[in-house]
Amino acid sequence: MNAETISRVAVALTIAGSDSGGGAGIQADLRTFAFHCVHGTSAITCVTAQNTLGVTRVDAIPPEAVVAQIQAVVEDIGVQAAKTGMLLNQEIISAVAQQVKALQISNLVVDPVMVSRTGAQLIDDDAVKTLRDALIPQATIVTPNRYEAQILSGLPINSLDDMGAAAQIIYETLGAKAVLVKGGGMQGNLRGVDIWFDGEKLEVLTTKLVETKNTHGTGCTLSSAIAANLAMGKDLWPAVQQAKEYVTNALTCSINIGKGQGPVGHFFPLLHN
Ligand SMILES: Nc1ncnc2c1ncn2[C@@H]1O[C@H](COP(=O)(O)OP(=O)(O)OP(=O)(O)O)[C@@H](O)[C@H]1O
Ligand SMILES: Cc1ncc(CO)c(N)n1
Repeated sequence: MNAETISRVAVALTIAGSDSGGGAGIQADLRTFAFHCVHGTSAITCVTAQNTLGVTRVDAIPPEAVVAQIQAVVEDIGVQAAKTGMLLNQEIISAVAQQVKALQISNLVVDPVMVSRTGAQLIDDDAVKTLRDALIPQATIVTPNRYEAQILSGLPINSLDDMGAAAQIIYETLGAKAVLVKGGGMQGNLRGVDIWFDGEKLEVLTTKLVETKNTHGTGCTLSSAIAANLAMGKDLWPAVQQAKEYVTNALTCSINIGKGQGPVGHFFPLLHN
């Protein structure tokens, strides 16, 4: 039997941290790419010892090693979209921002991972400044959660109006082409409601609230699904709407493992076909 090869496949790159528990980070990103039939490539920025209860240790990868991974992928394989996740420190963020510019990576989704939904700080303080000044301005879309949007906008966020105001401030001050403020960390009927702003349209993006404690990796899954859709050539707004559907489906088949917050599942096409 002749082997069949596939040469016309979309390629996406994730620049992010490893989650040993497999729910977030690189592991979630590559899984999301695969379920979109997009070939996933990676540049690992840090290694976390992590499970459903939290992070117990983080080791940084040297910035030069992060750069080498990005160059190896882009210069040979080429990517149609990329996403950034946990970048950990100022040196790594600065190196990544330089590579994005030098290699002219377009379709860049920046998930500005700084604070987890449980409120735990995931990157150093001085890294936030470099994220704002060097990386977010190059983003096609930036996807902060409630706490990250508070840091980036300087506004306390307690209502839908606050989310909208923060999205506008982030758009106007930081220069990303679009902003999606995610509502997984909001209370009551705002939980799971996101706000989009692209300089023209302020839209409420909502599907349905999924009652589950297993929400680990929602943010990584959403930003990777956006990147996968962009890699396949979709326009930004449909890419975001379809990614929101994807993450909602993933929440509906989340995985009850570990003693804490389990991960979202990606098996719904297999479970529901
Ligand atoms: N219980 C839920 N029901 C429906 N949608 C949800 C729920 N929790 C989170 N979401 C959605 O998941 C996406 C990710 O948002 P969230 O605020 O959880 O990001 P995050 O804090 O970056 O995630 P992570 O836990 O990976 O750090 C958003 O579209 C959000 O609305
Ligand atoms: C490695 C990694 N990236 C991102 C997040 C945010 O969910 C996490 N918990 N761990």
